[in-house]
Amino acid sequence: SSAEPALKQLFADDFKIGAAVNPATIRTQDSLLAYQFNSITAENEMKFVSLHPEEQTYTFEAADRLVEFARSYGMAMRGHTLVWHNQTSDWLFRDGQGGTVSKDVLLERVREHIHTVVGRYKNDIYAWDVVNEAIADEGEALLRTSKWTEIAGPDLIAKAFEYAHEADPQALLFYNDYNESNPQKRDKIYALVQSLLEQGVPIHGIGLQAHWNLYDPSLDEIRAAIEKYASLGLQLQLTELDVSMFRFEDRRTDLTSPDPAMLELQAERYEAVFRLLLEYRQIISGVTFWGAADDYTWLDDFPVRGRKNWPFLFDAAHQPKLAFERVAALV
Ligand SMILES: Oc1ccccc1CN[C@@H]1C=C[C@@H](O)[C@H](O)[C@H]1O
Repeated sequence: SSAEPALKQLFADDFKIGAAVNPATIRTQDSLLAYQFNSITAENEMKFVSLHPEEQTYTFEAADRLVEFARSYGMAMRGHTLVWHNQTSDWLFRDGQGGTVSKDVLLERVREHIHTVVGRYKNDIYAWDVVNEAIADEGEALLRTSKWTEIAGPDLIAKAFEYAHEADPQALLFYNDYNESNPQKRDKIYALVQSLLEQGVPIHGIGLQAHWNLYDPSLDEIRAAIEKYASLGLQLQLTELDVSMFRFEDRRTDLTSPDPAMLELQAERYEAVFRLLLEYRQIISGVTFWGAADDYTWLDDFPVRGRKNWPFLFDAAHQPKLAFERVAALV
């Protein structure tokens, strides 16, 4: 509604305020998106499998609709994502004889994908999540094992950034990951990005997905992660912010609406997080939520399918929650 201030105005001197959208939510959330946000990210429509289902087939219609939505409102747009172990087409890793493709062929295919996609949107998309979630969560290994790394090895990551830079020298290129404030994973992400910088790879930022909850990560862990990544001299963005009402391990399914204590805790959490983000406003260039309002969140199906969640600043009727009031009062 036009009563309360808009996030994009409150933080106009600090960082872009974004939301992940899809073809349904640009309809159902249209006026909230237009009023509150100045950046969008396609929730699924620019992932490899969505754009490039067969080697000779690109399907751009849905992505184009989201690009048009951003353009119509003068919003910036982030590209998500070029290289990821999830939601990637199976054909990419297959040779013609039912076996596994060679490293050289895989690199040529991914180069062609990146040039086609980044080239198509070079006037619409200012930043890309070039590589998403390549770091291993557990154990000593730096990189998670995936078809990508099995076939092409670790230098696939540097290649992906080089291909994206060839395709659009103006685009800001990000490495993006989750659990980014966990100390062990933080240090691995740092090591990967440091090595890319040492190789002269064109990388401009680190995306902290920021899939957080009422309880963790702690503010100290978030601050330590921002400090550590900032020491590399790159810009940072929160790329998929939501504050789940449940810890990751909590699989309860008994709630049909958030209880008042949860909403108060969430308001305190968002206030503390945004106070911290404002402290690092020189380094943080964008804060994107992975959705916009509680009527739709990917958390309604993750980690528990069909379990409602209420992770945003706006409720299911797109009205500001207590958390919004606390954040708005910071500036
Ligand atoms: O928080 C997680 C826990 C385990 C795996 C992945 C993630 C986050 N993974 C994100 C979530 C939703 C997808 O739409 C995004 O593309 C992906 O980057």
